[in-house]
Amino acid sequence: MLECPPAERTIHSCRLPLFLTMASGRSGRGVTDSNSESDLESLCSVRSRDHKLHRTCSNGDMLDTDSSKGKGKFVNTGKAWKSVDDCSFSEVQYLAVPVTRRRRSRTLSEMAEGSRQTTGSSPSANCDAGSTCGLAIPAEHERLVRKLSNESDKDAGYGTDPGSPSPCNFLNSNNKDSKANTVQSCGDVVTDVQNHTITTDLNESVSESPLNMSPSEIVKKYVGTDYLDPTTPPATVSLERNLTLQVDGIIVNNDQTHVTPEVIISDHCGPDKDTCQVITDGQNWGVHVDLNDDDIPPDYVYRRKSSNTSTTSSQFDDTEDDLSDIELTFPQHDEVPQKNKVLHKSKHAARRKSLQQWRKIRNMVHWSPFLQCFKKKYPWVQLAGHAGNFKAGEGGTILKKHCNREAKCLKKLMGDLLRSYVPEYKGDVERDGEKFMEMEDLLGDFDTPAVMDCKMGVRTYLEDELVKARSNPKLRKDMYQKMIEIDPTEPTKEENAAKAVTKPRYMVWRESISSTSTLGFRIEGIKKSDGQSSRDYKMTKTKEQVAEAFKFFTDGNQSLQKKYVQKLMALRATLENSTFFQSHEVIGSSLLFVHDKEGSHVGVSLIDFGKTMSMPEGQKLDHRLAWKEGNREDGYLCGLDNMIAVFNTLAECEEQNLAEEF
Ligand SMILES: O=P(O)(O)O[C@H]1[C@H](O)[C@@H](OP(=O)(O)O)[C@H](OP(=O)(O)O)[C@@H](OP(=O)(O)O)[C@H]1O
Ligand SMILES: Nc1ncnc2c1ncn2[C@@H]1O[C@H](COP(=O)(O)OP(=O)(O)O)[C@@H](O)[C@H]1O
Repeated sequence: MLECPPAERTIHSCRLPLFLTMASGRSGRGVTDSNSESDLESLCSVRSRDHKLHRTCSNGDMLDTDSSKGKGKFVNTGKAWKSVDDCSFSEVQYLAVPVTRRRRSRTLSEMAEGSRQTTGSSPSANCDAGSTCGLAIPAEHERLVRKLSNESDKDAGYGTDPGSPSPCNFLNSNNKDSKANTVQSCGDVVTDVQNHTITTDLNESVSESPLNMSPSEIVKKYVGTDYLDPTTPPATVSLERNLTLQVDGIIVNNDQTHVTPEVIISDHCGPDKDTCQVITDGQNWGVHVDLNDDDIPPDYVYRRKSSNTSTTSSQFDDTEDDLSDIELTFPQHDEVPQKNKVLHKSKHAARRKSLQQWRKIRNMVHWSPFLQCFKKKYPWVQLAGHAGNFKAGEGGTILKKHCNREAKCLKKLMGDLLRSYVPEYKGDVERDGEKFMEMEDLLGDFDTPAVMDCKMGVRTYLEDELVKARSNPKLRKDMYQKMIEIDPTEPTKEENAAKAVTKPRYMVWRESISSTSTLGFRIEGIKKSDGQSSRDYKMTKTKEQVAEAFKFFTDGNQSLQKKYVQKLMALRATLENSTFFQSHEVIGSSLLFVHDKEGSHVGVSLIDFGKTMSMPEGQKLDHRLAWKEGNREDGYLCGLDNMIAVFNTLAECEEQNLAEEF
């Protein structure tokens, strides 16, 4: 018998039925990394400036960091940059790059030429000899100056040579070869060859990158897509070559363990600040430009003035010539949407113009969490998974990067009872030399859809992965980083020392902090019709927390909740009778929930079969039995049972609450 709370109470207090509880391996807790944060803390005093956390080091250098993104790595001396730790997972905001046309009075080479004759000016007073700050103009300074003085009007002015060492390498303060590296700053022009510094003025232009590519071109070329979702760890994005990109804090690379970016793109800055930082090692260079306090906020988005929909940058036409009807607004933030404040047009008219080029990057790196734009006026939502995995198809289809295992499953599913519960598979296609699976866009039939992704099963890694990790343990720095961002006390001493964890270790821990290990499913992300969205469900663990999230997703709409219960029950019956399901271990697969604004049109589909493995001939899985290594059980149906129970209870509670209101 269910007990529901009175109308004014929330679902938190609603008593839910007993749930199946499934155990999963736990790992021990370790001590915090004593090397990084604490040392940093002792080195630096914290002071606040403009809503961001800025730290001041004992020598006066400012370590600029964004508290929400973990540790800061670079010290901004005001004239230079250096690392206080290492560059892995550096805060991108220090190294960014949108530089576009600028007014020029003198070329940099002219300035540099002048300065070359200047002596006496010392590198940053804050820097010890031998450290990388202060900067070294190496023997290649000629080349640097050549690069910097390029007068091209193109939308460029940024980048590194992907084949060359990372800009981070030379930022490492422990680097004994620091003199061979270069970090430059802008401001009033001061070029000091003897002391290896150049300073220049923003207006004095920095122009073309060695690659002559804009950030969007770089991403397009190396990530193979014209968008990147900075909120998604794109660990398996397949780059054309072994280049590492860092986009707004997210590392994109082929090699999972290599995290030092070679190209850094940030939306934390704009091209129109009074000062900027040019960073180069003589071979690679980038530019950092910070926004002024009274500037357009770093998280602005562009909106069409006329739009009365929840248009975001993702839906925005990317052409260069149509800024006239654009206004700058603050975006809505996750869960707690801010009212859009439209910035005063005249005040920002000039700025808008100067941001014209920058907008390209912004569109690329600063979509609100999930919205991406395949095409003009074609908003699409990717709630989870790997960034760069999807492209727009034609005629209501989407293209997902080809994966043999998944394609095989989709093929089989087209002939299975489950067919109507999976996106229609249209076969494989090639785009720009890359293979994709073309499938139905499950959002295609919905107007302003609300979408939720729930990852099913009690386990999120394949038994195979476990075996491989045992025989050949691969340390993952990215996963360590994701772990400490959630719980800095979780890694063991050894993991802290290695600053890395194995994948199964990370996956098991993720299961344990979310509802996966106890309820057999977890919420990955939600985006509602009104634009509110969140992926902040990593710690959503209890049935009450899950129910609260379901309530948020359904806007407390009881009839919608009931529809979902019906859908899920029908799906369960189909799964239980599906030959495909009986004969496959289904790991990491999600249920995609979609409904329209009114809650009248509802869909639940299975997606992501990248880790779905067929059982040996004749063997079947139960999907409710507890997992023991070797039995390959996935707990999928336990998860579904629990999910139905939560939805059902939620609907019952809403009903009771409604009844009490009358
Ligand atoms: O959700 P977070 O905590 O970021 O962890 C992710 C997800 O578990 C991914 O699963 P999914 O793709 O189902 O979202 C998984 O990809 P796999 O499915 O390839 O295991 C990633 O592994 P790596 O891709 O190895 O990083 C892992 O880093
Ligand atoms: N067929 C589809 N139709 C609409 N959206 C989809 C479809 N497939 C995936 N998505 C979206 O993409 C996200 C990631 O999908 P998934 O297949 O899990 O990718 P990955 O294999 O990279 O983990 C989902 O959360 C969902 O938002």
